[in-house]
Amino acid sequence: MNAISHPRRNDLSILIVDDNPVNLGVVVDHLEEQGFDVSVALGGEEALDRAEFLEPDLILLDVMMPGIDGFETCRRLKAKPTTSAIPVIFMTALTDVTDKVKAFAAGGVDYVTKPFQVEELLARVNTHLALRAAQKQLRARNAALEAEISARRAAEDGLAASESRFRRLFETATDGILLLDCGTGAVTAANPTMAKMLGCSRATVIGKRLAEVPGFGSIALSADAVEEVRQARYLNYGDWPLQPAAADPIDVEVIGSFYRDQSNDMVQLNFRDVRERRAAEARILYLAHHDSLTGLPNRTLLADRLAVAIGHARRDGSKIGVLMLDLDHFKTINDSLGHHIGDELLEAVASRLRACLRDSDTAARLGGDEFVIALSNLHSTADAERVVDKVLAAFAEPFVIEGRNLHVGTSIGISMFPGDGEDAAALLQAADIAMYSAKEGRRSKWQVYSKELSAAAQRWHTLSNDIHDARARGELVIHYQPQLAVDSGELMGVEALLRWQHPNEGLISPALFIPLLEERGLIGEVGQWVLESACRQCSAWHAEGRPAIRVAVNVSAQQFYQDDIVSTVRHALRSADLEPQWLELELTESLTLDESETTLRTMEELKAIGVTLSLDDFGTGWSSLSYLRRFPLDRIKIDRSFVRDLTTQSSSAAIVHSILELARSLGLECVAEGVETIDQLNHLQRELCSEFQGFLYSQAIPADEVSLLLRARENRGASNIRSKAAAMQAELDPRMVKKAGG
Ligand SMILES: Nc1nc2c(ncn2[C@@H]2O[C@H](COP(=O)(O)O[C@H]3[C@@H](O)[C@H](n4cnc5c(=O)[nH]c(N)nc54)O[C@@H]3COP(=O)(O)O)[C@@H](O)[C@H]2O)c(=O)[nH]1
Repeated sequence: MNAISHPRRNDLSILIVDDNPVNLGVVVDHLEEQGFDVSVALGGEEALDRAEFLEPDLILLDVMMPGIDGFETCRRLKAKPTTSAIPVIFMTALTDVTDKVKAFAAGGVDYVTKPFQVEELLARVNTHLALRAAQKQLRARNAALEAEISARRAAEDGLAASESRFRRLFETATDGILLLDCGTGAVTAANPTMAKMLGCSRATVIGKRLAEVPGFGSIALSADAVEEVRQARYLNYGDWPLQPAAADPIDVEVIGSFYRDQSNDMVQLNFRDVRERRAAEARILYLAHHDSLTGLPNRTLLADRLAVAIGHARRDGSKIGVLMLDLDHFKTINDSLGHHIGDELLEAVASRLRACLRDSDTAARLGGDEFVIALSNLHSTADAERVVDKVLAAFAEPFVIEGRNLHVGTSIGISMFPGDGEDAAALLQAADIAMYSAKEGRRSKWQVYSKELSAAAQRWHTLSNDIHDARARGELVIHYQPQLAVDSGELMGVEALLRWQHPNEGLISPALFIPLLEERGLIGEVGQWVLESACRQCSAWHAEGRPAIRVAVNVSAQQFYQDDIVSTVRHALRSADLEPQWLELELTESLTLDESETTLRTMEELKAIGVTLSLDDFGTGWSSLSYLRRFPLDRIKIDRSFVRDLTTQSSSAAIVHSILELARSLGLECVAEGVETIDQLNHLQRELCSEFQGFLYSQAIPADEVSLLLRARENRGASNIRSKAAAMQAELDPRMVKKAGG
C-alpha cells in the first residue's frame, strides 16, 4: 500500500460546532488562516443537518451545548451511514478522565482541551485529516478493486454462459454439424444430428478426416473442403448426396465457415437435410410447368421444349411438327354430363395422346379441351401426318368414362418448322389457325397450315364477333329444303335450314356459323327461335289449306342437353297450334356419343309428345347398331357423302344398301340426303329408299317459295317424280334450283 499522502488543504472541509460564538470565531479564524474550508453550526441538531448535507472531512464538536450535547450529537453522527465515517474531535473544557472516556465511547477520534493551543489544535486537525484522506484513498482503491473483480467475474460468467449456450445449440441443432481442425484436417466434434444423418456413433467420426468419415466417401468435394473453407472463410457448397450407413442417400446443403478457437484454426461444416425443401421446390416447379388435371406439360413447358427443339432443328436441319387438337363436342359433354365426366375424359385423352408419341415428343394441354403435340426430328410434313393418323385412330375407340361410352372426335391443325413460324408462339398460332380451319370442315378432320388459312382465321374471328347480335339485327333467316317420296315424288316435308344474311359477306353457310353459335353459347337461344318459327310456318301452310307436310328442325347436341328441350318443343307446338306429328326433330349423330339414360329419357319424353325423331348424317360418325336399337327413332337420314358416290363407288353403294337393310329390319324410315342426279334417284328407288332430298329437286328455299310448290302440287296432284322434277324446275324461279351451295 502507498504511504499516506497529505491532502491539499483547500480540498478539505471542516465543520465546527459550538454554541459559543466567540469560541467559534477564534477557531474559524485559525483554521481559515490555514486554508481550510470551514463551516459552522451553533448546536447539536444543526450540526447533524449540516454534516449530512456538507459531508465535511472533519468535525470539531463542543461537548457542553444546549439541546443535545456533544456526546449525543457524536453518537447520532456515528449512527448515520452518511456521516458515520467523519472523524469527530471533541473540544472540551472538561478535564475529567471519565468525560474523555465518554468522548471516545461516543465515537470521537480525539479531543482538545479548552482553552486550546493553536498548534495543538492544528496538529490534531492535520493528523485526523490525513488519516481521513488515507481512509478515503483506501476506500476508493478498494472500490475500484471490487469493481474490477466483479467486472472480471461478470466476464467469466458471460464466457461460461455463451460456452454453455453454444454447447446447447450444438447438441440440439437440427443441422448436422462437424467441427474440424484446420491443422490436422480431422473432425474434433460432431453433434447428435450429424451422427444420426450418418447412421453411426459420434465416436466413429471423431479424429477422421472428412473424406474418411462414413457417408462422405463418394463426395469428391469433401477431400479439400477444410482447406477451401479455411481460405474462403465462408463457402456454400450447395447439395451433397450424403450416403448414410444402410440407408438411402440424403441430400444435404453444405455450408462451411472458418473460425479461430483460442489459437486453433477451425472449420465448421453445417449439413442441412434439404430433401423436403427440394421436394417442395420440385413440386412447385412441376406445378408451374404441368397441367394439374392431366399431368401433361402446360403452355410454359411446351414453349420451353419447342424453343429447345427449334434450336436443334436449326443446327441439324431437321423439322418440327406442331399439332393443335381440339375435342369435338367437349362443351356438350361437359355441360350435359357434368364437369367430373369432362375431367375424366380429358385425362383419358391425355393418356391416349401419350401412347401415340415417342419419348422425344411432347403432348401438352393448353387449357380446356385444347391439346398440343410437338414432334421433333421430322423429315417432312408426311411424318407429322402419320402421327395425326395415329391420333385419329386412337380417338376411333369410344372413351369409357364411368361406364358410359363417349365417342369423341378431334380436329387437328398442323404447323411445321421451318416454314410456318420462327418461334414457339408463331408455330402455335399457325397450328391454331389450321385447327380452326379443320373444324370448319366436317368433324374429326385435320388441316396443314398454309398462309391462305390466316385470312380464313381472321374471317372466323370477325364472324365470331358479328354472330352475337345477328339474330337481333334480323340477319338470320330460315329456308326450307323439300323432302320427297322417292316413288311418287310427293312432297312429304321440308327441312328447316338456317341462313345468315351477313351485311358484308352475303349468305353464310350454317356449316360455318353453327359452330360459332355453339362456341359462343348462343345455339340454345337461336335453336329455340328456329323451332318456334318453323312450327309457326308449318302451321301457316296448313292453315292456307295446302296439303299437309311435316317440318324437320335440326337440334344440335348442345341444345339437346343444355336447355329443357322437351318443354321448348311443347311450347313451340302449342304457340304455333301445330299438331306434333308434323314436327320432326333431326338429332345429330353426336348425341349418340352418350348412350346414357338421360339421352334416352329425353328422347322418350319427346316421343311421348308425339313428334318424330330422325337421326341426321347417318353413317358418318359413331353409328352403331346398338344405339339404333336403344333409341326411339322414326327415321334415319343417309349422309350425302354416301349418296354422292352411290353410282360411282361400290363401297358407297354397299353402305347405302346396308343402311337401308338395317333401317327396314328395325322398322325405320329412310331419307337420302344430297340427291343431285337422276341416276342416284333411280338407284335409291331400286334400293327401296322411301324419301329423298337434294338439289335434283330443290335446294333450301324461302317459305313463300315452298308455298308456291305446295300450290303447284295441289293443282297437279302427285305424279312421276322425273316429270315432276322437270315440271318443278320449269315452274320455279331458276334461282331456286341451283346445283351448288345452299
Ligand atoms: N343445329 C342446327 N343446325 C342447322 C340448322 N340449320 C342448318 N343446320 C346444319 O348446318 C349444316 C349445313 O347446312 P346447310 O349448309 O344448310 O346444308 C344443308 C343443305 O343445303 C345441304 N344439301 C341438301 N341437298 C344437297 C345436295 O344435293 N348437295 C349438296 N352438296 N348439299 C345439299 O345439306 C345440308 C342439310 O344437311 P342435314 O342437316 O344434315 O340434312 C347441316 O349439318 C345442317 O344440319 C339449325 O337451324 N340448327
